[in-house]
Amino acid sequence: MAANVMEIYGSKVFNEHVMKERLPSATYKSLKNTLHKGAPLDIEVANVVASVMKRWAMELGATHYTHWFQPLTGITSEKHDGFVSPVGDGTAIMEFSGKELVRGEPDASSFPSGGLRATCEARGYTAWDPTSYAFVKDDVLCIPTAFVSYTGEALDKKTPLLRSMNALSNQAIRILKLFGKDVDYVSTTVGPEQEYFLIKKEDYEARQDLILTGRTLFGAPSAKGQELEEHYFGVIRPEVSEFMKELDEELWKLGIPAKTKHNEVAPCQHELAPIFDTTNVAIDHNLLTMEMMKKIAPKYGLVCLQHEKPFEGVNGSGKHNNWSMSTTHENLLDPGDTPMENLQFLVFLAAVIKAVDEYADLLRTSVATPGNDHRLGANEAPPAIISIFVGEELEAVIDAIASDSPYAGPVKMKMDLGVDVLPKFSKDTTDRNRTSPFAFTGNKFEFRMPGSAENLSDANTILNTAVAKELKGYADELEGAEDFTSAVIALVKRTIRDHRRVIFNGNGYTAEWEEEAAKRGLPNKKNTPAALPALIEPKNIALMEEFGVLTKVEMESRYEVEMEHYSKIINIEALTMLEMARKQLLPAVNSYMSELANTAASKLAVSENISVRSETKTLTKLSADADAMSDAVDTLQDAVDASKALPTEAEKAVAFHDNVLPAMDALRAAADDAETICGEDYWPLPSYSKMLYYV
Ligand SMILES: NC(=O)CC[C@H](N)C(=O)O
Repeated sequence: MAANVMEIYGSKVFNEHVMKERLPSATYKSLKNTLHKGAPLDIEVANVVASVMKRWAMELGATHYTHWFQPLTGITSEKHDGFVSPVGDGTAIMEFSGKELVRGEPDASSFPSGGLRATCEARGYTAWDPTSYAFVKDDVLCIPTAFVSYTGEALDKKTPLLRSMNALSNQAIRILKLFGKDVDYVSTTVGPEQEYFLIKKEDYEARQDLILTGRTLFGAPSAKGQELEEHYFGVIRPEVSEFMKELDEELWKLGIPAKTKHNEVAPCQHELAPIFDTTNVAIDHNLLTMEMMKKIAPKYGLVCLQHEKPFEGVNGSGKHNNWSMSTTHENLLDPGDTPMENLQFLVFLAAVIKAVDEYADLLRTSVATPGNDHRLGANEAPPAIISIFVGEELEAVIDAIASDSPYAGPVKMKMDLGVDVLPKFSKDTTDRNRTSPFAFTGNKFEFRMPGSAENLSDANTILNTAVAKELKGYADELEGAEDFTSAVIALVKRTIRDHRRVIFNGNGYTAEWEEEAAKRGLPNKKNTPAALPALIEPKNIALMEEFGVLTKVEMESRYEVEMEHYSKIINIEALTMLEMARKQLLPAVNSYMSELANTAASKLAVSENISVRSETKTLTKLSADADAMSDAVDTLQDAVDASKALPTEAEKAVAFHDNVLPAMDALRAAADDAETICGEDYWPLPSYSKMLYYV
């Protein structure tokens, strides 16, 4: 029976409703000040909150608590501590203090830190992020926290994100003030669309590549791919539908506003999209969503694959980041209805355009992962070139502004840009452009580059900080302006003229665009090792330092961590391929060849006149594949060994990309060809058609 949604929604969350109901009113008031105005939390208040929170969590069955955080692995971490505390007479009480709520000291020395730990103290601590509500999961009270070193360096994904949100808020408040609006805080919001695959558990378990790397490293294409386009929005098959129902319910209990679900383009591919939320909360929720998907799928005989490219030849999975900025009652990327609202919108729009153009290289680093390299630029997701889609109408508006010419919009209104009549345009004519990395969709931007497995913190940290930088420049300029309106128009005009190159409404998948983008001077870093050096570009370090989001040392450490991560992933993939080729695939090919040879020999033993043409043909092809596989195994092993021996993380990553990946491709090509020839009973891996269509 379907759950009573209103009853279960948020039932496992220590949200404002629970706080209001259970906390003494003075405590609730000071906690609200912390939540909404960033005021520091008093330890007395924390003690009261902790005690109430513990009681509430115990009522839901919790016996432990954990500081739930996001180290540089990007995934979440938790270490469970019991509330239980023996009192010395053989009995125990359940304890949880304010100190334990606001601060934890995980022995976190084994997380990646990119050399930060060598220079700083070895241990870090976790600090409560009260703006993301605590929740109960698996009988554990989970407290969302940031993770920092004792000397203050960020060791996680959340700390810089929170800093960037404040940076943007501070500058956006200044701009709004100039428009006569007095606001306390401007939040950035995100609605992350999560794509994923569901395949049968038995198929997953039969493939070492899926188990160890999350993607298929071998596999000849299925006779049927996604060309009939019948999966997208198609009828959801029963076990997947049951999975989705349970997932929704579990997410709703955690206060996660899961809203839409549907089949995606590739066979076995699906998507879940929640309603947008404040960025840090939306990201916490997205990580929980990913965890729940993985946990719930096996109950239905399924496994959830969140890799960006589990199957070659069909679409991969993204995590589109629908981003905006808003006050408690106004979305700043909504064009509005009046000329003055239009003008305010244009200022924020201009800031985003300038930010994306000036920091495209940095933004590109946020989506640079070995998995996402398979997706970007593969004509199924945006290219590696960052450009902005604004839609025809908005483009006409900004072109009119930039060229001082009249704007003839759908309402056929003339405008005189010099004075007080401003362009009037509606927001609903924007169409969608799936090929664009950064698309305006009426009242928000959809950053389509992030991959399905990513933690969206990096992307949003960079986006927020870059936009904060441009808003700061604007505020500095406008605060001193004599005539505000004409100063704003001049500023918008200048921005559009200087950054027009980043706007592109056409098809981002074409070769022409790649050429055109090169002419425009837009960066096009096609793979992770090529993209990551932007993290240590002086202009990008300067940006992060200016807003106190990340220091030079923190940026350098992140660069090291990401480069090392890249090599580690490709290394695991290469070793997995070697093992599968040596232990599974070559023996399979040899068995089948032996069967064929025996058949031919037996036939010839009966009579030399019997044809063995078929056996001979097949044997010849298969033998060539086996030789190619065997040679490719040697080449791949050498490439791995040579890459590992290089002295720096950067050199290793480049070598893994330049030398190991092509060797992997060669091994796969030979093996996939053998798969198409080898007898089905001999091939040890479930085929693409079995995994994607026999469902
Ligand atoms: N329908 C879609 O939006 C497909 C998106 C595509 N799967 C991606 O990786 O981004």
